[in-house]
Amino acid sequence: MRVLEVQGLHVRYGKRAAVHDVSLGVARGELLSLVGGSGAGKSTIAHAVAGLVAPSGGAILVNGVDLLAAPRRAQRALRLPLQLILQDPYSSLPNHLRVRSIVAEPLLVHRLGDRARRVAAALDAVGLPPREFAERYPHQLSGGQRQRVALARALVTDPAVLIADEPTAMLDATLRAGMTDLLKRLADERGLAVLHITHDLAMARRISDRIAVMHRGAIVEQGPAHQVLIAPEHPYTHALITAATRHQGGNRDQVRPAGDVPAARAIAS
Ligand SMILES: Nc1ncnc2c1ncn2[C@@H]1O[C@H](COP(=O)(O)OP(=O)(O)OP(=O)(O)O)[C@@H](O)[C@H]1O
Repeated sequence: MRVLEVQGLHVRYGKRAAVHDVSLGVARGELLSLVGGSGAGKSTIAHAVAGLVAPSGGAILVNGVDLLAAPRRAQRALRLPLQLILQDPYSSLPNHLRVRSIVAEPLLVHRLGDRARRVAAALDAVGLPPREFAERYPHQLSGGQRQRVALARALVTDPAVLIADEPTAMLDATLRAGMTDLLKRLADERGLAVLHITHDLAMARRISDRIAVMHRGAIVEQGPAHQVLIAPEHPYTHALITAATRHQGGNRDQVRPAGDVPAARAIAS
């Protein structure tokens, strides 16, 4: 069963439809990348799943339970298996709190105990040794370390689903691969279901099991990463691959899946 299942989701901002009839799902241990250009509606999906915007239609199932059909009061507890990290590690961490208090926040919200142990385990999981980092304030951290603190805060409740909305957008190029590889490792090693939002197809190629391509509020294509990148069916996916290829200096192998380079060459030639 998929831990997160979005069915026929519609979201409007006033009269404007931002997300139209979107269905997607993520299973345990799977990393799905939602890719698309600016304004496609990717963040709106993340925000709807996290309860930050109210959908106008559809269903969001977590472990088979429809969040939108549940009474408002029950929704917070039903969202416990879901955590979200956002793109900006500068605005997402409260500057006046130490790392250990920031990471512990969700435990307070959900009234969960065993805080010191859970905080230390979460910091370890993101590669920030607690002895070195627990007492620091955000201004004593680099951008990459801040994003790891945000990730530790998301992991501290031991969620089943992590939604990562452009988690590397504000990081410099040298730190991006480390962050996305960490997401992949969390999916592989902890069985986390990861919904990874990005406009970077080369990054999606690196870590995704499946890819969903979004354009103008709708998903135009989704499937195994391999299939979507080697044999794209929708013209918009073709256009994204071409644009990413140009960005990579014309090397299609940077965008195509690593395991099937000969097939990619055959198609490209
Ligand atoms: N709070 C809001 N009020 C009104 N319109 C909004 C709001 N948030 C997003 N939109 C609009 O909804 C559409 C989808 O935006 P969204 O941020 O979901 O796209 P995105 O694919 O995440 O883009 P980006 O990669 O630039 O973040 C856009 O046209 C955007 O302008």
